[in-house]
Amino acid sequence: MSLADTKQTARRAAMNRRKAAFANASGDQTGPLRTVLRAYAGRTLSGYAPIRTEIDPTPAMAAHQGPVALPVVTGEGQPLRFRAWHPGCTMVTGPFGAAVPADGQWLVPEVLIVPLLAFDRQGGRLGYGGGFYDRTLAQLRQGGEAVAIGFAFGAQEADDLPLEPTDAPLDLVVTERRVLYDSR
Ligand SMILES: Nc1nc2c(c(=O)[nH]1)N(C=O)[C@@H](CNc1ccc(C(=O)N[C@@H](CCC(=O)O)C(=O)O)cc1)CN2
Ligand SMILES: Nc1ncnc2c1ncn2[C@@H]1O[C@H](COP(=O)(O)OP(=O)(O)OP(=O)(O)O)[C@@H](O)[C@H]1O
Repeated sequence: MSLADTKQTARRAAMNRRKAAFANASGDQTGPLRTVLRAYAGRTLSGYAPIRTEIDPTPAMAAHQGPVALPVVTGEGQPLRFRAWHPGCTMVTGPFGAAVPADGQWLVPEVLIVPLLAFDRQGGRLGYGGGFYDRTLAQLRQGGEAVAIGFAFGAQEADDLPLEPTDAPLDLVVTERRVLYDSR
């Protein structure tokens, strides 16, 4: 099997585990994430508007002391851009179905809450296959520091993730229960 096929198989398995975890979850899942983010008060934070069965980071975004932004896809093969967000701001549906702010300032995040399908305890991450976060983290890290916090249900852990050199590593992995990986 090619690496691309192996990744697809891993994505499908992770999607099913995430779906089950989502169905069993209720209420605010961001306790440990908020604890981590307190160290970054004043820094520009990127979150995400959850789609399908992604764990919801919104309460942590709303609690953040400092600018918050959401990712915007500007084109295939392009890094993400980030638009200022605040609770209740006007949103539109972006490409791939995630909500994005209708207007507002473009920001460069210093800390990112990164959505994912599967993670490992070494900071490995499997996304949807667009390479958006890989490109974005590579670009941000070229320009300085960017802290990538993978946020997921514990059930999304995998211990044999198919990874390639362009897969940008996570600096931390945080679940609904605890910090599972921290390279800082
Ligand atoms: N909430 C959220 N917002 C996000 C992302 C994300 O993963 N989650 N993105 C992260 O990049 C960007 C949007 N990119 C996306 C790229 C593909 C798909 C997607 O749904 N892909 C299909 C095909 C996947 C496959 O066949 O492997 C799918 O999952 O059905 C979703 C978002 C920016 N915003
Ligand atoms: N820094 C980069 N520069 C150019 N191409 C890249 C870069 N990172 C990833 N890619 C390409 O993007 C494509 C998708 O990558 P991959 O399968 O790793 O996506 P993913 O990590 O699952 O998705 P995402 O990051 O959007 O959640 C691959 O063809 C990969 O080579």
